[in-house]
Amino acid sequence: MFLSLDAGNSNIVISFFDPLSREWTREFRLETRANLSEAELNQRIGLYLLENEIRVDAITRIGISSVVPEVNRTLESFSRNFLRKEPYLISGRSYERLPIRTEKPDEIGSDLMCNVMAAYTRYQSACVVVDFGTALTFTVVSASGEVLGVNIVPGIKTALKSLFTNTAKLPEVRLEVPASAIGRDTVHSIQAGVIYGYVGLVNGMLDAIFDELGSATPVIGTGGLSHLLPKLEHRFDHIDRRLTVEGIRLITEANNT
Ligand SMILES: Nc1ncnc2c1ncn2[C@@H]1O[C@H](COP(=O)(O)OP(=O)(O)O)[C@@H](O)[C@H]1O
Ligand SMILES: CC(C)(COP(=O)(O)O)[C@@H](O)C(=O)NCCC(=O)O
Ligand SMILES: [K+]
Repeated sequence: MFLSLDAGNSNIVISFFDPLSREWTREFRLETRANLSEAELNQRIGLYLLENEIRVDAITRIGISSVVPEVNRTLESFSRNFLRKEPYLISGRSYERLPIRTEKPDEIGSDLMCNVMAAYTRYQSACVVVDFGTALTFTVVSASGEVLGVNIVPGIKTALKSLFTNTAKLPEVRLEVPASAIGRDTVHSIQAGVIYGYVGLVNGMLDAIFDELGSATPVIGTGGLSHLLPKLEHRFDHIDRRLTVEGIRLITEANNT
C-alpha cells in the first residue's frame, strides 16, 4: 500500500493507494496547523488505521508533498516512528528525472508540481491545471512538459473569509451557489458576488492564458472546492480530485532509488 501525505494550507490529506487494484482506496483529512504534534498524528492516524483494519506493515512506501514547511518534520518523524518507514519528501531536487521541468524547482509549490506530473502523464500534451485550494492556482504546462508559469489568487473560501474579517457588517456566510447572480440580501449578495465573480475570474484567466499561448489546451480541475462553481463544466476537460495525490505517487516512484 502506498501512503500519500498531502499537506496544503487548509488540510493534510492522507490517502491510500492499493497497488493490486491500482486504485486510491481511502482518504481522510486533518486540519493543517503549524503546531500539529507527532502525538496527535499518532493518535488520529493510528485510530484511523485501526478502524479501517489497515496494518502498519501493509504500508510499503510513503510520499509527502507539503507547502507548509512547519509540518514537514512532524510528518517525517511520524512516518519514521509510527509507520516505521522512511518517507520520501518531495523537494526541488525531485523533478530532475521526470518528464516535466521547471525553471524554479525550489520556489514552485510541490503540490503544483504533483498536479503537473499527474496531468502531463495522463494527457501527454500542453495543459492548464486549475487547483481550487486555499489559493486558486493556474499552472500552465507546455507540450514538452515544461512549466511555463503559474497564476495565484486567493481561493474561494479565502476570499470569503477575508471579506468577513475585514468588514464590520458582513457576516461569515456558507459557501453555497445562490439562485441568482443579483443578490437580494446581504448573505445572498456575498454568495452571488463570490461565486459568480469566481466563475468570471476562472473564465477570464483561462482566456488570457490561451490568448498568450496562441491556442487553447486541455484544462484539468482539482482541489477541494473544484465542484463549487456552476457553469464552468464546459471549460474543464476533466476534474480529478485526486490529481495531487496521484502526482505524489508518480514523483515518489520516479525517485525510488
Ligand atoms: N469535499 C469537500 N467539500 C467542501 N469543501 C471541501 C471539500 N474538501 C475540501 N474542502 C474545503 O476546500 C478548501 C480547500 O481544500 P484543499 O483543496 O484541501 O486546500 P489546501 O490544499 O489548500 O489545503 C478547504 O477549506 C477545505 O476545507
Ligand atoms: C500556491 C500555494 C500557496 C497553493 O497552496 P494550497 O492552496 O494548495 O494550500 C502553494 O503551492 C505554494 O505555497 N507555492 C509556492 C509559491 C509558488 O508556487 O510559486
Ligand atoms: K492542494
